[in-house]
Amino acid sequence: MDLLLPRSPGSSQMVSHCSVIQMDSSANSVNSSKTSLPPRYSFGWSGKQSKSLKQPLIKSSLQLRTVLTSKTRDISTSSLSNDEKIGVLLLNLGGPETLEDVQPFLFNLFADPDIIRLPRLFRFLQKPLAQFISVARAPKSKEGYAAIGGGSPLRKITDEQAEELRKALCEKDIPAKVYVGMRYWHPFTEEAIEQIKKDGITKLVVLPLYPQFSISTSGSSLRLLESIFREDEYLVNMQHTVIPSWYQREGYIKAMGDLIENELRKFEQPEKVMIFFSAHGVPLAYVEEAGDPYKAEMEECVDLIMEELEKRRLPNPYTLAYQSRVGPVEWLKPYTDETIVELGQRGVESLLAVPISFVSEHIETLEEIDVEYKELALKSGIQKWGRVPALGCQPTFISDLADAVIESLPYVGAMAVSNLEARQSLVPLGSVEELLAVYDSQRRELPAPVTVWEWGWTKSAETWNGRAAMLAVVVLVFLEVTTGEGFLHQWGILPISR
Ligand SMILES: C=CC1=C(C)c2cc3[nH]c(cc4nc(cc5[nH]c(cc1n2)c(C)c5CCC(=O)O)C(CCC(=O)O)=C4C)c(C)c3C=C
Ligand SMILES: [Fe+2]
Repeated sequence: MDLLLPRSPGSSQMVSHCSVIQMDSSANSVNSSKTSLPPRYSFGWSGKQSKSLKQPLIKSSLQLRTVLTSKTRDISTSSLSNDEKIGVLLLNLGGPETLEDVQPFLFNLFADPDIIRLPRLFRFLQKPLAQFISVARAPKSKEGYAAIGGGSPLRKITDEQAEELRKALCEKDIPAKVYVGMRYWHPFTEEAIEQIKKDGITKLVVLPLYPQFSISTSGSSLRLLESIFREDEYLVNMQHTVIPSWYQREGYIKAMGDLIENELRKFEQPEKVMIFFSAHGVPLAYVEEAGDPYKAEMEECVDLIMEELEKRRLPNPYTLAYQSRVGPVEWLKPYTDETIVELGQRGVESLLAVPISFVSEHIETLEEIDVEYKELALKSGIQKWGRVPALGCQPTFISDLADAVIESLPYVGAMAVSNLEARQSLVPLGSVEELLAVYDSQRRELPAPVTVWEWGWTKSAETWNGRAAMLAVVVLVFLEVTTGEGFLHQWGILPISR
């Protein structure tokens, strides 16, 4: 994809079922020159800065917000003409709709190199390994999905969010079509893109439905989108912009504050409740070696929510932990299960769990938190347990997403990085290609966890033994998959082909 420059402006009128918008080209102050990415953006990338460095930047962004919202509204409408059609593409993970979908869904997930990161030399083993892990994990995952009604609610909730977002945009005089593109299940991103092309969308805002950026979520979806864009003539010429993360937006923080306050009020003594933020984990190496900004963004997000609660005179104690780890490597700590046990031992009596990485109910809220962690908490001595619902279609949240889209419109097709407003915008912006370019330039290949060999029962020995074992498993699985014979077939793990 090339850098897409703004179209030459012209005064025009756009008619839709929502409203009629008058457009004044003179308001277009977008500077299209390409320099570097906005500081907010590269700042978020490093994932290694201290909190004290980050706070002032966020605060200044928040202060700027009112000015920006009114100004960007003028700019957004000014760059549209009557043949412009705005689309918003919501990116999400996707989930199996039936129990039969579970294994193929898991295959898609584990076949993603942003989820299972093999050294370059072993990339050809990605699919056999994904087949092996998905088959091995499917029974456990199926149990979870069976417990929440036989499938993931993600598609239904995301469709509802898309419809509410469309309505909110409409009410704010921005007629737009809103599409859902899932990474690992239907409707796949490719399906959404086909529809976008059929509908003749000319300006696209890409909005991952993850508040915080991670290589494994928004990063993976954007990488896929980039490859789709690169190969398609229509898409190469379609102007677009990306909102890579939006956890710092005032509306989102307020919406989270509302949900938490509501649940706190249900306790007999709300002031004594420990607020327990439970974020989805990622392997530690993503953050420490590959520069995933996820942990830094998560910590800032929690700080902002707590500031909001303090403003409401709810200065409760709080903690942040990471859940849902998969596989043998170390993930972000502290782990949710261990923290719950520790809090019980420390005499905490009331706990309010807040899922924080995701804006819909899903298997990890409905099963892992509501069933497994609740049971663990009660066993560990915690007497009162509550859980904040996921945002879903909460009106303040949806309205804020609509504002994020509107604020991003002036930058569709124009990075505007030298523009002061864009630099300090609450919504860090860029095109898919540019965002990934920065991401890749700062991301190093994951190094081997241990580089120097040590003799004895050491970490390096464990690592290399583990790798040798993994390689052996991969080779065996590869032979099984290609020949259709072997121990996995004999044990019934892989179906025998007839
Ligand atoms: C193995 C690596 C995984 C990483 C890294 C990871 C990151 C990550 N995931 C979410 C959000 C969700 N993940 C969901 C399901 C899910 N995720 C993994 C693995 C990794 N996730 C697996 C194996 C599964 C399947 C379920 C299971 O077997 O446990 C879902 C649920 C979708 C649903 O159907 O309801 C969500 C949501 C985030 C936010 C994240 C990193 C920040
Ligand atoms: Fe996950």
